[in-house]
Order: sequence, then structure tokens, then C-alpha cells
Amino acid sequence: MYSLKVVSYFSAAHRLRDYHGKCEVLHGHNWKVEVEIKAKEVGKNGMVMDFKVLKSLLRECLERLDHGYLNEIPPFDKENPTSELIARYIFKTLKDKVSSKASLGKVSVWESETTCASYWEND
Ligand SMILES: Nc1nc2c(c(=O)[nH]1)N=C([C@H](O)[C@H](O)COP(=O)(O)OP(=O)(O)OP(=O)(O)O)CN2
Ligand SMILES: [Zn+2]
Repeated sequence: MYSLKVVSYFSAAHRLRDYHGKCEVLHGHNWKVEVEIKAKEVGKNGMVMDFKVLKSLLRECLERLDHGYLNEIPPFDKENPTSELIARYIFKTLKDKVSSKASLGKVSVWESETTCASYWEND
């Protein structure tokens, strides 16, 4: 198996609902997002998928969130903008966009240098 990873970042504000503590108050993070794709084979060019294409797909997905107030951007106007649900949102957005030779592995969202949540689905 092959595994590829790309990393990107976005900055946004949020506040947590149903949460008692300082995170119920409006604040922001510089989120780091790591996306993994997996494949059994490489193509003729020796690549599973061009990193450049994967990074551009991820950047496109994060543009909707960057410098926004997450609580007002669907689906986070309805669901809590936690790192877990942000990871799931990114996974669902990218799932059908990766190369047909590959499948999306894990999406990890780092809210700080010490806290990370991941989402993936079984093949
Ligand atoms: N499982 C999750 N727990 C928390 C999430 C989350 O997305 N998933 N998010 C938060 C808040 O967004 C909060 O901003 C971060 O909280 P916390 O780590 O407590 O904040 P600090 O950076 O100030 O860290 P300290 O180590 O406590 O100083 C909370 N939990
Ligand atoms: Zn927060």
C-alpha cells in the first residue's frame, strides 16, 4: 500500500455550543489540516496522485472556512464546530474528489500544537 499526506492551514473564529468553559466564548484558532490518501498501485508516472492536485483540492475546501466565523457557515450553523466535526466535514467534501486510483484515508485537524482530532471511514 501507498500513503500520501498533504498539510494545509486555515484561520477562523468559532464558539462551542453546549459547552461550559472558556470555549463557549467567541475565539479563534489557526487550524492545521492533514489529509491522507491511500492506494494499492501507482500510475505509469510513479505517482498515486500529484501532490500539487491534492493540495489544491484541500485549499479549495478550506477556502470556505478561512477567515470566517464557523458558527455561521453550513454545516456549522447547525452542528458544533469542533475539530472532530471539522475533520468529518473535510473528509466528506474531499471523498469523491481524490484520484480514482486512490481512496481517502484519514483527515486530521489540529486545533493547537497539542490537540488533534481525526475522522476516517472503513473501506
Ligand atoms: N474533543 C474536543 N475538545 C475540545 C474541542 C474540540 O474541538 N474537540 N475544542 C475546544 C475549544 O475549541 C478550545 O478553544 C480549545 O480548548 P483548550 O484546549 O482548553 O484551550 P487552550 O488552548 O487554552 O488550552 P489549555 O491547554 O487549556 O491552555 C475545547 N475542547
Ligand atoms: Zn476553540
